[in-house]
Parts: sequence; C-alpha cells; structure tokens
Amino acid sequence: MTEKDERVEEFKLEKDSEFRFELVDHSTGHLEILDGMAEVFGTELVKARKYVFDKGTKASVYTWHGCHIKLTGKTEVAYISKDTPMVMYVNMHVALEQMRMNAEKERVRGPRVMVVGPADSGKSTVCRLLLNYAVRIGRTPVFIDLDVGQSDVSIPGTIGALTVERPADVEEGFNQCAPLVFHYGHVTPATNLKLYNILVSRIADVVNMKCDASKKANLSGIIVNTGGWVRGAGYDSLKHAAGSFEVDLIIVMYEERLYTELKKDMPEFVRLVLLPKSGGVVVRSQSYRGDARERKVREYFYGPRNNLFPHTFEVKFSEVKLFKIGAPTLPDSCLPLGMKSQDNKTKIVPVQPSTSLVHHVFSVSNANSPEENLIEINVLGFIVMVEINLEKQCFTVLSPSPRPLPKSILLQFDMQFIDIQ
Ligand SMILES: Nc1ncnc2c1ncn2[C@@H]1O[C@H](COP(=O)(O)OP(=O)(O)OP(=O)(O)O)[C@@H](O)[C@H]1O
Repeated sequence: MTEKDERVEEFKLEKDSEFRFELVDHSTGHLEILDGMAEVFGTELVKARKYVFDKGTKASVYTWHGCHIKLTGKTEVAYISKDTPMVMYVNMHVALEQMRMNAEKERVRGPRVMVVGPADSGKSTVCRLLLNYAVRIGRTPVFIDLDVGQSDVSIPGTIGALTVERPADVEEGFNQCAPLVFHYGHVTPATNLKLYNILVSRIADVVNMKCDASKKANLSGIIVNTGGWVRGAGYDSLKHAAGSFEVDLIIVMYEERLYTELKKDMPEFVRLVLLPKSGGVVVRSQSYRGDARERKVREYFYGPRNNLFPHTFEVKFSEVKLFKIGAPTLPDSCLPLGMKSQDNKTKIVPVQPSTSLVHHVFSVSNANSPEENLIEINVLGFIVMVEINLEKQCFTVLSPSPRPLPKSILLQFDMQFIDIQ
C-alpha cells in the first residue's frame, strides 16, 4: 500500500458500514462529521468538532444510519467496509444488559465478563465498545486491564482497574482520573508469571470489595481485558484470572481452538461466546508496539496533546528507598535448603543508586514502610530517573507533580523512558 500525501477527503457512508483508516507514523489527522451520526468504537461523534488523531492511529468510524465525514491527513489506508461484525457486538451488549436487568430483579451481581483472544484480535476494541454502550445507558461498569503490554488503564508494566462513568473520549480513551494500579514492572506476563498471577488475584480482591461497597458498580458488572498470550502458561494464567474475578461469561475473539479449550476447562456456570474478529483490526509489529508503549509513558507525563507540564527536581538518595520485585532465577541446587527458585520471583530486592538507573521508570508505592507487603499495595504514580549524581548523592526525577514526592518507596520497571521530544 502506498502512502498518500496529506489531503482532505470526504466519505459518504451508507447505513451499517464503517470507514477504516490508518494514519502514517509521522503525522496526525483530523476527522469531522459533516452530516448524519457515527461513532468511534462506541463513542458518538459530535458535529462541528474537529477530532485530532495521533500519529499512526488505526481506527474506524461506524454508522448505524449513514453519515458524511471528512478526514484530513496522511493515511496509509482509508476505505469503507460494509462487512463489519458490529451487529454481533451490539447484540453482545444487549445480552449483557439483559443480564444486568435480571441481576437487578434477583438482587444479585451483574455480568462479569472476560475478553480473551490472541494478539491483535480486537479484544481491547470490544472491551471499549461494551463499556461505552453500557455507560451510554447509565451503567457504571468496572474495567480491568490485565494486558501489561498495552494497558488502556495506565502505563505499560502495570495492571489496573477503573470505574467507567462516561464514554471514552474519541481522542484520549477512558478518563484515567482515579484508576487503581498495581506495579508489575515488565511488559509481558511471561517475565514473572508468579508475580503477575499474584497481582491478578490482588486486583480481583480489591474489585470485589469495590463491588460489595457500590450497588451500582456491582449491578453494572465488570469487563476484564487480557493479553494475547493464550498458549501454555499464558492459557493457565487466563484460567487463573477467570477464577479470581469469578467471571460468568468469557468472550473469545475468533479463535475456535481457545474457545474449545476453555469450554472444556471452565466450570459449567461460565458461559462462552465466540465473537468474530473485525476485518479492520490491524496487526501491529513489535516496533509499533514498542513505540506505542513509549507514547503511553510520554502521555502520562505530557498529556495526550502535550497539554501537561511535568516537573523536574532533585531527590536526595536519603529521601527515598528503591526496590525491584523479583531476583534473578537460580537453579534450585544453588539455593539454601528448602527454598525454591520460584520464591525469588516475589523477592523484594533493594536497589542501590547507580548510573545504570538513568532513564528507568519507577512507580511511587502507596506503602509507608518497606516492611509492608510492597507487592500488594497499589501505586500512586510514576517518575523517571533523568539524572543521577553520585557526588551530590541525588537523583533528578521527572514527575507529573511538583516536589516533594508523595511517598518514599519507589519500585523499578524494566522499562526505560528517554525524554526527547
Ligand atoms: N474496525 C476497525 N477498523 C480499524 N482499526 C481497528 C478496528 N478494530 C480495531 N482496530 C485497531 O486494530 C488494532 C488492534 O486492535 P485491539 O487493540 O483491539 O486488539 P487486541 O486484541 O486488544 O490487541 P493486543 O491484545 O494484541 O494488544 C488497534 O490499533 C485498533 O485501534
């Protein structure tokens, strides 16, 4: 596919059709709706507003009744398709709403849904659609993102949950005002599956508490997004997540093998639905995913439109305590008697200040002391070590808020962020 020059194009969409586009990696695009009604992944577009889409965006505009739109920008692909699974997705939403209404009558909890499927099968998009449709009719479901590679709740390397109270912003996604976030530190569950599973159980416990405390959230139900690792240990961790959240419905994106395996392994009360993958879902390369992760961290500090102003300040070594979760795995034969290599995976390892920490991202833990269970305590936010001065015994950090840091225990990510615009 050849790259077109930036240009203004208008498209007339018939009812039940979608306009799919991919912007090139180096330029943003603008979209306007000129006539009719349309939505982007379940969020309605407002007339006379110019929506700005980030570089490399891959998205679609769907219309139930027909519309006329204008796109300005450099696209790699831009086309209209009438072959969309949207009716099936909306039927799914209707079924969930039916479950909520039944739950209301029977005074039980609303649907607990988990969306699974291989990488690039449209899981996040289906979650976003179902959440948007739910809030559009007054529900407030809890969204949990277990995808540590491409989280829609917080930065990569974390798992998080938020109560969705309004539709996702077309440009910026869900409002991430007060998410509950736990530090994992890596961008794939495989790096430390033991820790990952502990965090999944922990976040499930907290979500259960939230649902016990809020009747509305309990009735609205939960929607859990998962990562694309669906074989071997990845499959086991999906089963673990299903058990932790006590899900009663699993949506499997297009893969029959996964559907059949889960059908066999899940208890009877768990319903399984196989949904087709949209022809518009784009397969993203490793480098695109890496760039997307970096963009996500940048967005955390600078805002989605470069509209935030982070702070840089010095922090004395003595003011903070740095830790990493998990020590390198040693063969069992090298460990003290009775200890297993798996125990190392949840070990809290103190990290000494050194120049190797430059550019590393750190979570600011909500813990008050290292004696607390650092793994299972949520995090307040993130900083980046911009500079380390061993002589002055201080770090220079990039932080979303001005000094001082809210708490003093910092947890190290594998991930680095180099702050160049
Ligand atoms: N109908 C569509 N038209 C155009 N682009 C789409 C459509 N549906 C999804 N996409 C895009 O395809 C990409 C992959 O979709 P999505 O993130 O939902 O998949 P996923 O299964 O959650 O991916 P993974 O778990 O591997 O990160 C995203 O960039 C999304 O915006």
